[in-house]
Amino acid sequence: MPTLDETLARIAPPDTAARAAALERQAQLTKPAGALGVLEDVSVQLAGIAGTCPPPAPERPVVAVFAGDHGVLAQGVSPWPAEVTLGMVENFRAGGAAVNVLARACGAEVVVVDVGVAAPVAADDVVWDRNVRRGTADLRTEAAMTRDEALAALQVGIDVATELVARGHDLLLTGDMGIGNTTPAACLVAAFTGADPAAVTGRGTGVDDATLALKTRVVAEAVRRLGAPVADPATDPVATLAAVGGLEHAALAGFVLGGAAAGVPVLLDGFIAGSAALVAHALAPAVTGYLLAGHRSAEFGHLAALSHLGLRPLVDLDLRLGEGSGAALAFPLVRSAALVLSEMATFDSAGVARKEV
Ligand SMILES: O=C(O)c1ccc[n+]([C@@H]2O[C@H](COP(=O)([O-])O)[C@@H](O)[C@H]2O)c1
Ligand SMILES: Cc1cc2nc[nH]c2cc1C
Repeated sequence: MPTLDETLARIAPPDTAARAAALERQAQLTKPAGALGVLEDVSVQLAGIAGTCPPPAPERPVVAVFAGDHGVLAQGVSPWPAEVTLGMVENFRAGGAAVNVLARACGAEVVVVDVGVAAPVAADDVVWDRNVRRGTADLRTEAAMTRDEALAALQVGIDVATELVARGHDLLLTGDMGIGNTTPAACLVAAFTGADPAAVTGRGTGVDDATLALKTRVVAEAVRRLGAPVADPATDPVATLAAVGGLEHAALAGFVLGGAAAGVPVLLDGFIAGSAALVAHALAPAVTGYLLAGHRSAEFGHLAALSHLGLRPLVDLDLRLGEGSGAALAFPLVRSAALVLSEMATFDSAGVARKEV
């Protein structure tokens, strides 16, 4: 498996000639220029990633759901108990969670990766045991994890992406499960975008006003603590990740990097995925060429992450679930974008008259 350094070195911007060819082809297709809107942009991006026009339409999508627990839950930042993380892992295994339904609907496989669940998890073909640590420490009072643990979790994500691409998957969808994980996600978004913690801390699974105020204070304190050891998150992204992130955030960052290094598009889910992508972007700015934002989460702060990354969400349905649900819903749009380039007739092939000039 490639190391982090090898992975970072392999991430090159997508192919400009294939992008240009896709733009040129879009102009020949039987529709007014730009009439397929964002779908056209996605098709151009897929051509650049594939290095060929038209790009192959993705046929074998897979959602990797990274699961972890969070010491900061002790602060009362979520109304749900940590056991729900393990309970949902079992639900994913049994095929009964929302992401299982949405993945079946779009023909995607689901794998679940225990990178940081607090309780032991049985491993099988669906649930992979890559546990680095049984939950993070409380990021309000100390670093969430050590640098070595953050690096190990990043490597888990790289390994999972590499393995799934080796198995023939041609589109990687991000998923996450971790009670409390919107708190580290808000910390990462605040740290990497410079946004005010109050502007990026949201209600997660649905906290009340008092809990939101507490959660915002926790995020603000954790981000303030970053000041001394890591003045600029962009100069040492791994230190920032270790201080205020989560194990699934770290693995997701590695997953994104691993997909990009393998030349495969990565379809991001919501707020947790966006926060992890900020870490990946700080490590390898060219990674954004491989990223598609599946949806805009209702979680406050997701847009700050997406605008920092220059990504436009494909779907906006007020979802705030995580698991990969928004990415799975967006998959048919991504596939359709590729098919448009390969299957639509051109004005010449269909004999349709062009616009008069
Ligand atoms: O990814 C999102 O956009 C998202 C927004 C809100 C909640 N979640 C999910 O809800 C859980 C975290 O919420 P919380 O309130 O416990 O921090 C975790 O399992 C996430 O997958 C996910
Ligand atoms: C039930 C439940 C399911 C979830 N899926 C993702 N995050 C979740 C949080 C809860 C609480």
